[in-house]
Amino acid sequence: TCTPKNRNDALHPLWQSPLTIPGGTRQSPINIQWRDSVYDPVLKPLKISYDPATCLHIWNNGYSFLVEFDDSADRSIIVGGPLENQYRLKQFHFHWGAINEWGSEHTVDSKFYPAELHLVHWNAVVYPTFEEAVMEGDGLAVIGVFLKLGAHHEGLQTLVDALPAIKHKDTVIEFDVFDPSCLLPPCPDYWTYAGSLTTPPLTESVTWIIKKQPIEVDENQLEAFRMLLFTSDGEEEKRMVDNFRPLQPLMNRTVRSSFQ
Ligand SMILES: COc1cccc(CN2CCc3cc(OS(N)(=O)=O)c(OC)cc3C2)c1
Ligand SMILES: [Zn+2]
Repeated sequence: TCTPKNRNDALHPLWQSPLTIPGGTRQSPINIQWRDSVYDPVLKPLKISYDPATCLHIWNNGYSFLVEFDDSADRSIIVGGPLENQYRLKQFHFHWGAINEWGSEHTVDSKFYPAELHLVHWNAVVYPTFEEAVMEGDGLAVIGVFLKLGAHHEGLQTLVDALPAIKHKDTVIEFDVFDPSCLLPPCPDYWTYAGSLTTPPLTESVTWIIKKQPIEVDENQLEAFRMLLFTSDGEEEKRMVDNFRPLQPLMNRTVRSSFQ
């Protein structure tokens, strides 16, 4: 078997694209070493205001399932925290594992969670389109929320009930009212650092805001994620699991915390 001369040339099994960005200095995900994070008293509370009516549809893009929002106006936005501008919600999606031992993209003190929610926002104050914001250092802001095994999550169940209808890659269904705020933990504490998308185009355009407190979901809800397929209808079935990118080097970055 032809193995790459070094891991840098390895192709990611999921995307057949390079696993690393040549010259990347702020790649994601990373391990968050709690004791190395630096409390920054200048960090403001993150202000989140989502309009549930901006929800459009839920679809299986062959890598995760995404809930997309109407981002043609400032109706679902976040502001404050580490952000200079307000950012518009574009979509949210999850990453998860085949078993509960792993699945999150970020880790805290090298601990994996079974899944991780990403709410992707873009800087519509500075950039005309999401596509352009994806290419700029201050273009995106992604809120990361860890999922841990525990109690049934009422808000998540609405999403789980829709998954059988988008089992295959490139299937989509209408999803006209959903408030993603119900997926956020009550605790305001977060870590923040400068990073990248964890899926192609892997651009170094993301201000990451990782919530300290996980939300609890139950085993049936995690299993529902695992019955999705990477593959289209008619192809040999491949279960959609382990859709997370490997940890990336911290390099010359500091993770800041909003809490002491
Ligand atoms: C210029 O490249 C693009 C322009 C417009 C849309 C896209 C696709 N979009 C990019 C951001 C993104 C980011 C995603 O995950 S993540 N972990 O936030 O990097 C993702 O996970 C399923 C999907 C997408 C899809 C790429
Ligand atoms: Zn993601």
